[in-house]
Amino acid sequence: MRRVLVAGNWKMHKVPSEARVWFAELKRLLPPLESEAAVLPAFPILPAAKEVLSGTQVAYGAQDVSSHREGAYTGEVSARMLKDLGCRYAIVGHSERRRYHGETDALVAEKARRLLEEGLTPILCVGEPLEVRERGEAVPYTLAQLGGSLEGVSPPGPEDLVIAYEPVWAIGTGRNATPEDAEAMHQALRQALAERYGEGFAQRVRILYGGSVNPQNFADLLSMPNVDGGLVGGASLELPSFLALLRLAG
Ligand SMILES: O=C[C@H](O)COP(=O)(O)O
Repeated sequence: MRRVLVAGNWKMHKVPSEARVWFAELKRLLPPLESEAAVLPAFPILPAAKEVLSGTQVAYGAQDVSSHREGAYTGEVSARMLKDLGCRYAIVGHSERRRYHGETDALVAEKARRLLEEGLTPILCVGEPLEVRERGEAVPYTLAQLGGSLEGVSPPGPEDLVIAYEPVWAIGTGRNATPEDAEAMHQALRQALAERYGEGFAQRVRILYGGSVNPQNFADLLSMPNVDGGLVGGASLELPSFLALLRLAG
């Protein structure tokens, strides 16, 4: 019912020439997939993604987008530019953007709206820092973040939005959430989505888990009924581990 998505967030790794070789190798080695694969490289790599991955089973997208549509906004990249480059997805609200660039829920919602206006699918990230989990407040904290980040966001259908639960303490640490903790959070997120968009929508929207996903832990995470794939950082950079994740996703 919900097609598993394995999305590789490359963050600020690889240069365009390295990425071009990687994409060509991926194309050569890609097994037939029932799940969906996507790569999310840095902006300067997107033209290479378009050139090599267009027409393949592998979607691609960006890690961020401007909240502005067009104009005198030095350094910004618009949703329309991403659309022109053939992107299907863009991440919004990654914890690294929230933390290092002061992005608020309101700004994240604005960015999600810009993407939807251009027919792109936001991969909207939420998740709690360690001290919040230790206080036992992970669920209300993350649900509040979800609510604020979806303010005024009206996806036409459930395929037009992806949520990623990424506990901050699990990102790049080698310490992933247990499948049970991830499942409990995903259930709570789906319930909140049902309240906002209706039960039918919530049952079809994909909720990814992110945070130290690797080929050793992915199958257990995926076995949870409400975990619909992974937003993968480190383990998406090397082709063998990305391919291993795709094989586990089926
Ligand atoms: O967007 C991806 C996440 O931040 C996870 O990164 P990681 O797999 O390196 O922990």
